[in-house]
Amino acid sequence: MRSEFVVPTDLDTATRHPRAAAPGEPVGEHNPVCYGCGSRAPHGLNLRTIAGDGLTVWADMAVTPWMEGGPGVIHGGILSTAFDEVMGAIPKLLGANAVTVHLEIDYGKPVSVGSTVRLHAELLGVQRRKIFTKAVAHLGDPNDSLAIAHAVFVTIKGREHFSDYVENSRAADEYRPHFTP
Ligand SMILES: CCCCCCCCCC(=O)SCCNC(=O)CCNC(=O)[C@H](O)C(C)(C)COP(=O)(O)OP(=O)(O)OC[C@H]1O[C@@H](n2cnc3c(N)ncnc32)[C@H](O)[C@@H]1OP(=O)(O)O
Repeated sequence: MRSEFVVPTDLDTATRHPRAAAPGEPVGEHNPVCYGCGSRAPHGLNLRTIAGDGLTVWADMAVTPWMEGGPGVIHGGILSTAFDEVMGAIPKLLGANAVTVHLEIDYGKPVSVGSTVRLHAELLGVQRRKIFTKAVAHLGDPNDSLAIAHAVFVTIKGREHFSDYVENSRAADEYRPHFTP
């Protein structure tokens, strides 16, 4: 499948954080009301991302009728959200808080409503605060991809980054004590 994303040739390697989820364990939601991974997001994707070997993660997503874009196939924006979420678990394996600054998707084949898509993401490398990731969506054979994604995440200080917004969260009551100086 074709992708024109240019991966820098001078990326550094990184190591798994000692307290990161072990292979086979869920990486865990970063926010209980997150649209992508939150267990308390009734209209969300409720993705459960699992740590893989090395610096990889994966998640399965059942493509349900409400995800439809073209007749009988998934909306590209939903797939893009799922990619963002799954690749967003990679910084957690590094023990970092990070947000997406760049997300690029190459769609190779339509994805049928009723199918279950596996999203598999890996670390490509790091460069200062930037974390480069790649992910593939497939139906069981990673070499037969439906879509490929690349994303760049940048590490942040969580409290500083979200302090102006946390009162807008549906979970503001739970966050407030952690944001009070
Ligand atoms: C607590 C964990 C929470 C996890 C949430 C995960 C949720 C799922 C993922 C998401 O959807 S996150 C939501 C969407 N993303 C955002 O809202 C991020 C909005 N962007 C920002 O707030 C700022 O750009 C950010 C704080 C991330 C960075 O601004 P800074 O002023 O701190 O850093 P700077 O602009 O100097 O950029 C740092 C590096 O990133 C690079 N960079 C910035 N934007 C880029 C871009 N668009 N593409 C590639 N590189 C980029 C920038 O060139 C630089 O590289 P170098 O080290 O090489 O100089």
